[in-house]
Amino acid sequence: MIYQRRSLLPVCRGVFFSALLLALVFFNAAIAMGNLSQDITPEVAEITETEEFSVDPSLLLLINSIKLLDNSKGTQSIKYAQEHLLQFSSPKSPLNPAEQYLYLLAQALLIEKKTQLQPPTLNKDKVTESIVALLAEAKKVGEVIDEGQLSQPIFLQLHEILANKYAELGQYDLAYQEKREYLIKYDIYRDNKRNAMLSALTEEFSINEKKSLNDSLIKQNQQQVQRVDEAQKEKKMQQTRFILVMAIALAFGLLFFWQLKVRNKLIVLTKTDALTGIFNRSALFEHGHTMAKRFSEQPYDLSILLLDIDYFKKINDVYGHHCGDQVLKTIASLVNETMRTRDIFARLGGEEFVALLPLADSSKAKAIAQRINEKVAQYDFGAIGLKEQVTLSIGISTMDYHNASFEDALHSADLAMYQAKAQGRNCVLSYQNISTSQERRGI
Ligand SMILES: Nc1nc2c(ncn2[C@@H]2O[C@H](COP(=O)(O)OP(=O)(O)OP(=O)(O)O)[C@@H](O)[C@H]2O)c(=O)[nH]1
Repeated sequence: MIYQRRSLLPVCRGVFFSALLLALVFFNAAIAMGNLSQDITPEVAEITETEEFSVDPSLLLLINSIKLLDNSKGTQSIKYAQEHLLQFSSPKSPLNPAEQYLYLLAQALLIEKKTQLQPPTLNKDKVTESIVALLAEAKKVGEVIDEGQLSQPIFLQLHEILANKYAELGQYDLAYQEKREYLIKYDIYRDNKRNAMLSALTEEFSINEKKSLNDSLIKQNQQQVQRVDEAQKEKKMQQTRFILVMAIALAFGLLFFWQLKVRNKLIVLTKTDALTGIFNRSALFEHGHTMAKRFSEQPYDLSILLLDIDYFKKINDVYGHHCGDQVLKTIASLVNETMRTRDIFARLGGEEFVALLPLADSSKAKAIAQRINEKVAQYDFGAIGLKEQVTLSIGISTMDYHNASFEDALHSADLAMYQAKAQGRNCVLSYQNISTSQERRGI
């Protein structure tokens, strides 16, 4: 068995190398036909054109030189490239690895292009070898260059040229390696490019998304501002309406109160004696009837005074009606001062006054009447030009079951007043103190 395995080993090795050789032959044939270079070159050229380099000026000059050589169709562009490259033959400062790499690549391309224009009659392989030497040196320099930079098409073409040159020299395994290296690096470049494009697209998408979000936010904001404006306008209108309604309500309220005031004033006027300002006859009878009714419902002390000015006609005659009016006013005021808040004091007519005294029995009423009499009798009317004293005759009546109507009670007070006049005036007389035979007149 061991013998058999040992005998199979050289056979397998032979098959493997044969297969490798076959592959190399096919690969070489493909390179020779220019199929692979045709497939890849346009793509590389395209990428090279769109590539953006953030490089220093000398590196850019080298790149331009290489591009000039890559695209050269005549001697002119080769001449330009050559002139550019002359600047790097004796540089002021030492070249960095990337510059060295491109400089060597450009030198190789220059020889290549020159050879293409003027093919050498002898030693073609020597020229190819010199190109290979330059590119091999560049490749060595490239060992310290970043992989990402080396995978850029402008750097990458070194492998392709080198593969072609090795193939021209019949070194197919080296050509194959270069081509492989080229493809591996090109894959890296393509992946990097794709990732960069992808991230650019993602960024653009996110920018667009943010823009549209921003637009919609601006729109929302505008709508909100509009809504706030409308709400403020509506609020202002509501305020205006409210103010208007309030103003109208206030006007109506004022009108209502004014009318009420006028009405009350009118009511007061209809109940007031125009000359003296105290209750008039109508108000007197109204209050009298109310008090009498209350008395009939639940009897209580209620007295009536009837006051008459003595010899008033004489005052009018001697001092005139104006003076008479002043006397009437003064007496009304003097008597009103002595009234309690619950009492009613009114002018019955002419020079006659009536006082309704609730919660005053006959003796209390008499005391009030005498106080009034004394007050008026002692008053000095000199201020209104009257030299004589003015006196009153007062009749008193107190309500009882026989004398239950206001008219009856007033009549009784009138009878008593008349008797007071008869007894010489300036005195107070109660109805109880006069005999019925003395009654003579009705009201
Ligand atoms: N100035 C004035 N006089 C009035 C008013 N009302 C009535 N008189 C007068 O009062 C007088 C009343 O006179 P009489 O009824 O005779 O009574 P008297 O002169 O007071 O006599 P005795 O009552 O008997 O003391 C009349 O001359 C009326 O013209 C008034 O409002 N103003």
